[in-house]
Amino acid sequence: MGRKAEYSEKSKKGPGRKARRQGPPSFPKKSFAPLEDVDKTLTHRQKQRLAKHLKKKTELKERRKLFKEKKKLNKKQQLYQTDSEGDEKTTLDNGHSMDQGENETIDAVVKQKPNIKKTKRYTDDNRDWLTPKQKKKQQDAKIDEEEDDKSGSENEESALDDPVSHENICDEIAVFKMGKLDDLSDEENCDDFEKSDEENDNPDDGDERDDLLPIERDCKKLKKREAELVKRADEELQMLVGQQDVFQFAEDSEERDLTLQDVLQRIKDVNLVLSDFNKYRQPNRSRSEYMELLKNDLCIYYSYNEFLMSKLMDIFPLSELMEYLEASEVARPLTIRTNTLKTRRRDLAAALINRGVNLDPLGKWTKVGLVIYNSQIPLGATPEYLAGHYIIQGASSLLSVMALAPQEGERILDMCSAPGGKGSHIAAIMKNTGALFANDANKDRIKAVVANFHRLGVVNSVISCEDGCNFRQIMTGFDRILLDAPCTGTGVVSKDPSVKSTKTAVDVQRCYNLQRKLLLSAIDCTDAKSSTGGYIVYSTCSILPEENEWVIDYALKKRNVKLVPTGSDFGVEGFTKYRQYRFHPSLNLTRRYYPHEHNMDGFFVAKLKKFSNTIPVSHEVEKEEDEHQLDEDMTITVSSAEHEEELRNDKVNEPVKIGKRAGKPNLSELELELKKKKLETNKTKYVVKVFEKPSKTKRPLCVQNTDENRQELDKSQKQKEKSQLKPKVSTEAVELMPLLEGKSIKKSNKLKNQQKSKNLKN
Ligand SMILES: C[S@@+](CC[C@H](N)C(=O)[O-])C[C@H]1O[C@@H](n2cnc3c(N)ncnc32)[C@H](O)[C@@H]1O
Repeated sequence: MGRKAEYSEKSKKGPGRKARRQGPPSFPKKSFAPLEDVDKTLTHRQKQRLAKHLKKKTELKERRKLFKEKKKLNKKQQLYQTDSEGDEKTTLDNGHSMDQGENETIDAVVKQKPNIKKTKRYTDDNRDWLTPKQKKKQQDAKIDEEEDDKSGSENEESALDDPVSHENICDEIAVFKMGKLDDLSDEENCDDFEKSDEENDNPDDGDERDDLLPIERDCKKLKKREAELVKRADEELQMLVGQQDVFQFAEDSEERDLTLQDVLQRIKDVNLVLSDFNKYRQPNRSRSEYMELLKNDLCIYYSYNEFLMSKLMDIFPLSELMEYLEASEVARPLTIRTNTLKTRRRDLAAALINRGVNLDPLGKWTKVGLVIYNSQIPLGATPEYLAGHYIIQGASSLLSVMALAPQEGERILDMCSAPGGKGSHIAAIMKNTGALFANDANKDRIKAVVANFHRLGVVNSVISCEDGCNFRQIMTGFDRILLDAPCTGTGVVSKDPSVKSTKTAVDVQRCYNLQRKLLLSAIDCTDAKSSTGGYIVYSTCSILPEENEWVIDYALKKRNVKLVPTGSDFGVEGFTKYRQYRFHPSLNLTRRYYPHEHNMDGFFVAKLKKFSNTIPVSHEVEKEEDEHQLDEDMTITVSSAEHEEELRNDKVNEPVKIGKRAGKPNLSELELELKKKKLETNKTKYVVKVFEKPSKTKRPLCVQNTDENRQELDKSQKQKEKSQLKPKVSTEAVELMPLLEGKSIKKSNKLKNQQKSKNLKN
């Protein structure tokens, strides 16, 4: 179609006007012309300086030449030494061979340079010449000293003039200034190590060494030196420890005048003893005595109560425990989360930097976190904060939402939502689509959820204030559920130091019960058939296994769920073994985060996948019992004083009972007595009962594993078994029993009421 253009014949165009070569510039005035052709009229002083400069230049050249020649000569001498002595070429006076040419150069050097001493060759008279370099150096130094004494200040001047000696001085200065770097190439200093290198090195290493670059060789040398130094330091430490007095238990009188410094020293000492117990122990003292002492000291020094400290000692090995305790004394870095519903992290960072905030991205694992190093303005009052561009949130808080991995358009429940940090993160990932149900049982705290959601622009949420344990009766069929459970907060002691001294076994037990109930409820609310989800994420800011692995292990037994990876590529695996207990092996898929390892609050995350909506049949009967049990456990955590008060009120005021409680009979004194007794027994029972054995273990739980305790518990167990075989209950108690036991109460109420009405009639 059409004509074809023929480009090949096109003639080449010549250079354009601008590309043509131009001639040299012509200067209209003489003053602009280059100075080359102009006769320089130098002043007398300038001429003198020029002459001096030229003279120096030539001198320097000559000296350099001389130095090079000398170097060459030295090299050849070294080569010559390694060669066989029988090689005869030109023999010098001292019997060593050398080329004629070289001889001449030596002579030339010697003639030209009177300062350089004529090198003595090896004879039997001067065999010290071959002594190790160190000795040689010392000898040289001696000779130098003597010569220095003789020549005094004259030599100093000549040394400065002499390029060789000048360079030597420069070298020495360099050695002084940069000890470490120069050590690398300072062969004399390396002698010892080189020797050991040679001894240790395989013969094959020779080839490898040849292949290495000088810097690599130096690096290798340095590493070996370091290893050697560490070894020596260890040996020295061992020696010192050996010489030092081994720690002895203090007398009572000494105990009273202890300062905090003494306590710290004792902690260190006891740690040392425990690190090699057989070596450093006092023969009459057992390990448990040392452990007890250490626990008490740690409690004093770090202000923990004994209960929590013994829990921590169960979780961490000693060296790690010290790191954990130290890290927990320091506040974690302040972190914020970008609200991607309103801005991007880059823009937020730029805006905050403009306001004088010093920040950085939190880590590679998050795209929304920023860590704040320092800020000239309060971060809770910046225009960006008020506009909802970010929320102040701990780094660990991001982990549970990331594990949940919410999807757009899903139906998600945040069961314990207040104050809404994680909930708003979920909404942001969902991009305000689908439906987010944010629930919390605490009326006051729920206000914070409302406020935060408003500020952050969350619009896909329904906020409710219900007990999470009953949520399955309100709504089910969620694609995903986050259960950030209420806990003792043992992972956030740096934020709330009161945790260290206030948390007790009762608190742990209360949390454990609630957590189990909430988790079962969360599982029941999840739809196993969800096309996108069917996941439950359980998290706490506690590091106690009772609130974490124990709870998950319980859920694995009670519902059709399995553990799946959380998706986090860091964090420590959850426990599958803890003291004498064994958990489901898949608990290694859960993740623990520690302040001393991850520089964030102590945290636990587990992700469960629900694979069936049915509740296991074998567990159906147990379920009711179980929940009844959990309810009972919950009640006994109320203090006995409160109960006594309650009982008294029951008796005196006899309040009108409504709802479930209506129709409950009034209690006689005997009944009260019995109830009290039951409460008492329950009080001791909970410890054993609640932390039920996760697997086939016979030891009682949550009781100090001492011999005394074991014996006592064995006894009580035997008694229990006996009493089960032959129940010894008084007749009154038999009568009253139905009153105090669950379902039969109704029947007994009827009987009682009938009796009452009879009495009234009479
Ligand atoms: C660890 S906080 C949750 C923090 C929240 N997920 C966040 O990131 O902002 C635990 C919450 O559980 C709530 N809670 C306690 N018992 C509850 C229950 N039975 N049902 C629902 N929420 C409960 C507490 O009020 C508390 O706000």
